[in-house]
Amino acid sequence: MKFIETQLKGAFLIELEKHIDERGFFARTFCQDEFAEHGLKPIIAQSNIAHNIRKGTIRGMHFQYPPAAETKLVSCTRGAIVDTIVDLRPESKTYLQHFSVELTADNMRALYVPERFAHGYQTLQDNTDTTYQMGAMYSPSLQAGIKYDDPRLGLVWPLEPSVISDKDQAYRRFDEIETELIKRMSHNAG
Ligand SMILES: Cc1cn([C@H]2C[C@H](O)[C@@H](COP(=O)(O)OP(=O)(O)O[C@H]3O[C@@H](C)C(=O)[C@@H](O)[C@H]3O)O2)c(=O)[nH]c1=O
Repeated sequence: MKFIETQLKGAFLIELEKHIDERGFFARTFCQDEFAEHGLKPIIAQSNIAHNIRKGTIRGMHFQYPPAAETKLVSCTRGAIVDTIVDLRPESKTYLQHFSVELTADNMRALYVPERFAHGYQTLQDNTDTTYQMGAMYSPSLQAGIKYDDPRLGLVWPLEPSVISDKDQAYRRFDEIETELIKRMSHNAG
């Protein structure tokens, strides 16, 4: 695996190192030791798949508050997405900055999302599947989100949004939750 750190400290783009032969290739997609060596949390508590019927679908921007703050290792196994993360660590030099990358079934790249980041994506094709491994358990009572088009985040979505869940549409503006978020996301919270 090739670990490429993004401009958001601790968030990594992971590329495959392919062992190619006449059958095709073999590549590792997760390794406890390599993750730990690069400072990534080497734990998979849950692994999930999401199927998206329509191009333009947006899911996000989601996170869990401590003590259920979760890492995510996101990849796209069918179709293509633009994956986006936002740094919500109040003590971070890049607080509120975002990073976006295209993950596709063809490029097989994965994005490692640290704890205390918001995460979301938009599908670029019909019938797109994402799979992601979480470093902590799903915790509905600590799950929260920010509206995908909140001006404070300044996210640019490549396509006109086509499908968004009622839950994601209903998330409050960042300005309304920032005080609470800073308190609950501070390094020693939880
Ligand atoms: C995320 C999740 C959902 N669910 C259930 C709750 C609900 O009935 C149904 C759909 O849930 P949601 O609408 O929250 O699914 P979705 O909008 O796909 O949520 C996901 O979005 C992306 C962007 C992420 O970053 C993920 O961590 C996760 O928050 O699945 C679980 O049982 N376990 C889980 O881990």
